[in-house]
Amino acid sequence: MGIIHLKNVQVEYNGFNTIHALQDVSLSIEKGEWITILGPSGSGKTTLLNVIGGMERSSSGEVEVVGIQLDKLSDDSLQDFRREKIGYIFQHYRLFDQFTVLENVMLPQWPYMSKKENEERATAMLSKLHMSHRLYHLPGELSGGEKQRTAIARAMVHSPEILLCDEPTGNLDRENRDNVLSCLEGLHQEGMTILIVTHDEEIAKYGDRVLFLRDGILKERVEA
Ligand SMILES: Nc1ncnc2c1ncn2[C@@H]1O[C@H](COP(=O)(O)OP(=O)(O)OP(=O)(O)O)[C@@H](O)[C@H]1O
Repeated sequence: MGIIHLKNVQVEYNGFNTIHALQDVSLSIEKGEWITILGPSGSGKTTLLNVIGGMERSSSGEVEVVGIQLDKLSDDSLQDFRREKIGYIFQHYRLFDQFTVLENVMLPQWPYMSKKENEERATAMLSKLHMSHRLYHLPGELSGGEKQRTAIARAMVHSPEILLCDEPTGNLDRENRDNVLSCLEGLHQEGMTILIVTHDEEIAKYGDRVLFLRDGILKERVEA
């Protein structure tokens, strides 16, 4: 059984019309794999990441991540799962503008780690991502690539089991994009399991396996 295992997962949003954001999605990902899921806007990419990361519950089907059946967890346990096991990076970085790079990376672990350990880990992770020269800068003073590397450091500082990336290079020019992808490659070589969702076909060149999402349906290839 893989580190991520989905069986017949459905997500429906019931509003004026029922939207089937994920339809009968089954997926197995091994520990240490880098999977890229390509899909156009509205195809269900964020929904899929949110279900795997415990940010959202499926309407039906089985979701098992790092051996934990997420459908069976209480809200509190789901929150603990998310905090301990998952690293998540967003397209728009979501950094706090009033805090330095180092503080941004330390913030999520503030209540759960001693200040000393938190600072040591954050500094080490930022150094690994070639951000040592920017520890005391504010996000407004960074390039897009540096912002995303800060966000990666924040997602990795608690040593998650899986790194989930939602359009991680969406706002970046080629140079910054290659730079962020090579940071992800470094983490992958160390054994990190990485799942990227994107509409950017260039990213499919990286990683071990590409899957395609269309209208909430996951496929191994797309018909021409
Ligand atoms: N909370 C919600 N309530 C109702 N509908 C939703 C909700 N979240 C997402 N949807 C709908 O579900 C579908 C899938 O959305 P999702 O955000 O997963 O797509 P996406 O592929 O990530 O899109 P994008 O690339 O534009 O971010 C869309 O039709 C969207 O409008």
